[in-house]
Amino acid sequence: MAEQDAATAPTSRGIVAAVRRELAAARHAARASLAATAAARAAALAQLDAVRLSAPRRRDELLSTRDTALAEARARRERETAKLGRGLLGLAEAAAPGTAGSPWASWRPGMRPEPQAGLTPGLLRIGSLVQEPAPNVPVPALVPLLDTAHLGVSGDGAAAVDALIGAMLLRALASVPPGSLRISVYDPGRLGGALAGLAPLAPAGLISYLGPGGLGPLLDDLAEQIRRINENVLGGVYLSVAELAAETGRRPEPWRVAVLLADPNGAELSKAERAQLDRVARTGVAAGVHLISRGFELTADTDVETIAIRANGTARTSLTGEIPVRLDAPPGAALVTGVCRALAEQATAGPPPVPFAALLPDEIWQQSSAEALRAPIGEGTDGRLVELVLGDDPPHALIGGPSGSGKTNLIYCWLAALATRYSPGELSLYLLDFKEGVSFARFAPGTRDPSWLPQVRLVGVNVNSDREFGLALLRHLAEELKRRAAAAKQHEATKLAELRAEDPAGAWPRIVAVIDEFQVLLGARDAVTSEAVDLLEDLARRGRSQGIHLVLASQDVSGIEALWGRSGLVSQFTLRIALPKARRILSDVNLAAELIPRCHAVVNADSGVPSANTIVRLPDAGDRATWLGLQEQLWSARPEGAEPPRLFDGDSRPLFPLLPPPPAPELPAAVGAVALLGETIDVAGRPATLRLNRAPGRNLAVLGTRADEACAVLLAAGHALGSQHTSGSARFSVLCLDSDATTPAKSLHAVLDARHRCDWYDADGVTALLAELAEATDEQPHYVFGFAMDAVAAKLAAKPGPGLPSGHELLRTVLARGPERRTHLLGWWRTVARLRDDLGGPGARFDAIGAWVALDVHGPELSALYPQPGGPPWFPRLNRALHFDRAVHQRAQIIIPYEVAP
Ligand SMILES: Nc1ncnc2c1ncn2[C@@H]1O[C@H](COP(=O)(O)OP(=O)(O)OP(=O)(O)O)[C@@H](O)[C@H]1O
Repeated sequence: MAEQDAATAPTSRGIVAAVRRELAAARHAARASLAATAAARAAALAQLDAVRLSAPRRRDELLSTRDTALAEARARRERETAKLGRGLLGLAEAAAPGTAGSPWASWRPGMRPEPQAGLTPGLLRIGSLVQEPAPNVPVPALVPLLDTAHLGVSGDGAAAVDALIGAMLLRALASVPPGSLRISVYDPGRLGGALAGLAPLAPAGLISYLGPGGLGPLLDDLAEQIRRINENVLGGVYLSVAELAAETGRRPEPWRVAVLLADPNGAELSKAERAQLDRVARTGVAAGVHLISRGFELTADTDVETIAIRANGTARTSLTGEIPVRLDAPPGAALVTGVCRALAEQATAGPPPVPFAALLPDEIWQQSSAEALRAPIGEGTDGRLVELVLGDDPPHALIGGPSGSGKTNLIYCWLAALATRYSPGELSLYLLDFKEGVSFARFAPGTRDPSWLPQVRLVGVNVNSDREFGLALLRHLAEELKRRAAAAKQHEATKLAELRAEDPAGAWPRIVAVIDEFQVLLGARDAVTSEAVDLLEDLARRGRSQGIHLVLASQDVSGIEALWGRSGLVSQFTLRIALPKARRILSDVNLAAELIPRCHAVVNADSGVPSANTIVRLPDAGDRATWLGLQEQLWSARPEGAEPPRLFDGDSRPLFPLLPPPPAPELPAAVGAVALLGETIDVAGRPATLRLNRAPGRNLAVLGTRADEACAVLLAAGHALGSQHTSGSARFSVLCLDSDATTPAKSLHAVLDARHRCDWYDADGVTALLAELAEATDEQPHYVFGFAMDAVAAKLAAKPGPGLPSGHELLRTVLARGPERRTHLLGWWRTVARLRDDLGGPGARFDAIGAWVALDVHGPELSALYPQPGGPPWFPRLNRALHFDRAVHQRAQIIIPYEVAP
């Protein structure tokens, strides 16, 4: 090994060199590595320094990013929870709208809650959820009741339970239409004391309290109600009253809530009561019958909600489950009674009526009356408008109601609905009111308002003492009936619709004559009544086919009784409208009018048969401004040339009419001029006339002591005669024989003297004038107006001398002979006896007095001046006179002296 080593071993130098080389290389490498390491270290140090420098900023940045993210997340959470809270609140408000959910703090004792949900009741608030979805977002806790559930309420203290029940009932009452929730409280333990705060509802029939022994009958009654509702109301068509209400928009049955408060010391339920309670619980909700129980187990499957009150003022409800409810503090006693009182008042007053405007059509005068007149007058119990129809059937109407029951209001409603639907070409109205007052005057032009209702042809007000005016209206209608019947015959028409079809160019409006307090017309056993009844009977029977309809209204049963004797007449009035407490308007067995409240009427189009009753709630048509606005609208639309209605006001004197221009002079000469004496009582308001021709007796005696009216008659006659003669064609003389007559006599003299020869005489000149007239031979018309002729009786009686005629004799000559020479005396005597004295005393003949006007002179006193024995039937009354003209009258007629402007 050594030899081998010696042979092959390098030299040591070489080895060393090699080692050195190696070492050098190694050293070199080490140096290089060291340098590299140093460089790396320097770089690392530099990086470290850089990191050290930037670290705090970076950390801040990271922290800030984290904070921002956290803040965003928190804000998002708050937003989401607030949104959720708001959503929950909104849901709660929608589920318990208005008074069903509003906090007690917003309630006031006298408030009249507006039911928010109408026929769909909401849930009822009892408190708020303990767990708020977000801070300060309390969510109300609600429980269902009406149309949804029964309630079982339990708790340690009965008082807390009862307070909660009372609060829920108050909310329920206030959130549905007043009167539509009826409560029965079975409270054997406290005899009604538990819910005594609701007692103000009792007078309105909204709550009743039952004591011991009341449970059985109460449950029986509820069961019977449910049975009846199922059979008669739902009738197999609807599953529940709630469904019926939703589909028809009306709720024919109230909700019934029975509050059953068990008496802890009381007896258990009997078996029958238990069974009945179960039945009601099972079937009640669909019929709107609900139970609220404290202490009775309600065993219906799904319809029972429970509330368990805990001692700490919280409760657990079946609706909120595990989430506890913080109960509201109960409302104060004053609030409960105050609200109940207001609710009872509202319920008694009934629901607000349909507004007057609802009776009016969108566009006026769009209806044809050819077949009938149809017009709504109010709202029925189902909320729809109820129409009155006048046509072939029913043709006529009777309206009845005691004073103040709303007859006038009803007539206004009806007239408004008619007058806006039917144009004047389709409808004519004649309106007569026999009671004192001016109820129809608004339809005619007045001093304050020039408008009138264009369909109205006649308005009669204050007609109470002018029964003759009622008769005049009936006569007028009878004439129209005759005219229509003749036209119908000519066109072979049997009813108005046919006549209108056959004679389209003719004017055949339907006529409605309304006579308010018509019993006054039939109020005496006399010729007026018997003629009126005959005319009414004829009009009622034949008017139906000719479009003439009678509407008779009466506050007094006596008027109806007057008709009742004439069954044929009454049976034509098939449309009956009875206001509250109206008696015998419907029929003897129909007592519906006894039961309806104010502002309601029973409408019956089948002669009062009870099954045809419709109850109507009438709007208020009394607002004058509303009416005026409506009337002005119709008035502005009136046809061109439309005449205003004739207004007859029994309380005012008619004005002397505007006279036509004087006729040709030969006319008065040929047939005699015409004196006007006053206005006749008829529909046209024609003047009463006296033709002064050459016939014997063409003089006038005005009889009676009422100077003003007597002078008015002479003045009217003088004005009319003066205006008919051309200037110079007639002579006038005014005799003023009493100072009472001086003013009117002077005014007549002045008017006549302006156009004609008119001489003035006083007591001193009268005999001379009579002597002249008695001798006169010329034939110029001469009209002598004697004011208070009887005042100079002594003077006329005196004998001027032997062989000479006395003034009386001269007077008799003038009266007897004058007319044929065209001299006419129109004189005023204060009594018939004085006229008789002037004509020759007892046994004197009155032939020379062919016409007379009697004022305060009774009928029998006029017998000598009247063809029928006993004189005319006449009871003097103020501002009315009786006029008789032997030449033209069979009977005396009543006239109203004109108001003659000087
Ligand atoms: N439907 C109603 N709504 C509101 N107020 C009404 C209604 N009906 C009548 N009234 C009011 O009742 C009062 C009496 O009514 P109305 O004058 O119509 O009774 P009436 O029976 O005609 O009485 P009278 O015969 O004494 O005149 C009036 O003040 C009227 O405004």
